[in-house]
Amino acid sequence: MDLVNHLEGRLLFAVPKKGRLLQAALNILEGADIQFRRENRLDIALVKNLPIALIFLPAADIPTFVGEGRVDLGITGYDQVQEHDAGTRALARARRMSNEWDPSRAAGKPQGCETVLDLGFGSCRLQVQVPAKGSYVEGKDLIGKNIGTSFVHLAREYFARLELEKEGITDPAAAEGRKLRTKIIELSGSVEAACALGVADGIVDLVESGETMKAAGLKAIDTVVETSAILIKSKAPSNPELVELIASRIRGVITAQRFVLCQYNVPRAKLAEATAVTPGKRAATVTALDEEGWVAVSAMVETKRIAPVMDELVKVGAEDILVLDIHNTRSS
Ligand SMILES: Nc1ncnc2c1ncn2[C@@H]1O[C@H](COP(=O)(O)OP(=O)(O)OP(=O)(O)O)[C@@H](O)[C@H]1O
Ligand SMILES: O=P(O)(O)OC[C@H]1O[C@H](OP(=O)(O)OP(=O)(O)O)[C@H](O)[C@@H]1O
Repeated sequence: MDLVNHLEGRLLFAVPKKGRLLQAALNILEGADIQFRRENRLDIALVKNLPIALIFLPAADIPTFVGEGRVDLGITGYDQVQEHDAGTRALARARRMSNEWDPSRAAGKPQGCETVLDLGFGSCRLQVQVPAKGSYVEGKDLIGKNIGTSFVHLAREYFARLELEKEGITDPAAAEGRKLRTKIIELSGSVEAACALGVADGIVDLVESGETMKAAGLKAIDTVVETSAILIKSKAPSNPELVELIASRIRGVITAQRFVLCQYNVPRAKLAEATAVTPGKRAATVTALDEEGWVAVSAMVETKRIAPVMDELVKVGAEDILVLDIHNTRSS
């Protein structure tokens, strides 16, 4: 089937085609009941139960497709959106410098993407890293040096800011035309090897566990961006109601993943103490028990806090404590 000719009337939703965000993104789609079958090697999949087509793209390209309004929704890293936006600013600056016409200012579809919600996975930091045994201790020590990175626009903005600070330049007009002294070297992967191989004095790269950086003999000296996966939408989506429906479903999946349902019985005399431990999202649900003087409580608790919460409940005198996974949820 020629899928490209079946996109008419469908909301286009970009999903990372590989890498760290792929599996978690697919889990979100499944939780939101977005049903599809992706044919081998095809980057487009039609959703069976909704007028949506999924477009599988590199995470780094998704902000471009969504920002230009070619695709309505996307899942990617906040770092990728920031890098794309920094690239757009650089292009606009270059055009201003050469007095060239800037198409993004032309009337028509509004450009750029908007963050709909944080998806709560893919958390890491874009950091400035240097040899652990070297003499660099802060970002400005790298001014004028060679920097290896895949995030060239963010790295340029970071060092441009440091250079302006160092030189005491505050006039925006003087800043605009200034040439960067620091040399930004674009690398597409294995950036951590650049220092050891003499290509760079420092790097700007993502750090999650810190294992890669440690193994490469590097240490972080500054953070450029804290990132996690986000849902983004175009500023002019083709079907805003469907965008809102999908966002609401995904919000429900995320909330369900973040919380568990905690149920327990507690003497009525201890109810206030117990609900102080489990106040719930809005309020705890309290129901009478057949047994005189006891009540049953159920409340949503953040998954990462559940162990200490259970410890506290036992201390308060709660009994029969149960913790249940939440499959899905919908709330405002
Ligand atoms: N440890 C990590 N390293 C890199 N990216 C991470 C990490 N953890 C989460 N991410 C997120 O995943 C996004 C995509 O990174 P990933 O390297 O998996 O993409 P990719 O499409 O396979 O790119 P590449 O081919 O350049 O490696 C990052 O921009 C970031 O938001
Ligand atoms: O802090 P950590 O948990 O060790 O993760 C960070 C590493 O993971 C990423 O590389 P990736 O494995 O995606 O390969 P790449 O270097 O080819 O981009 C990133 O660029 C770091 O090198």
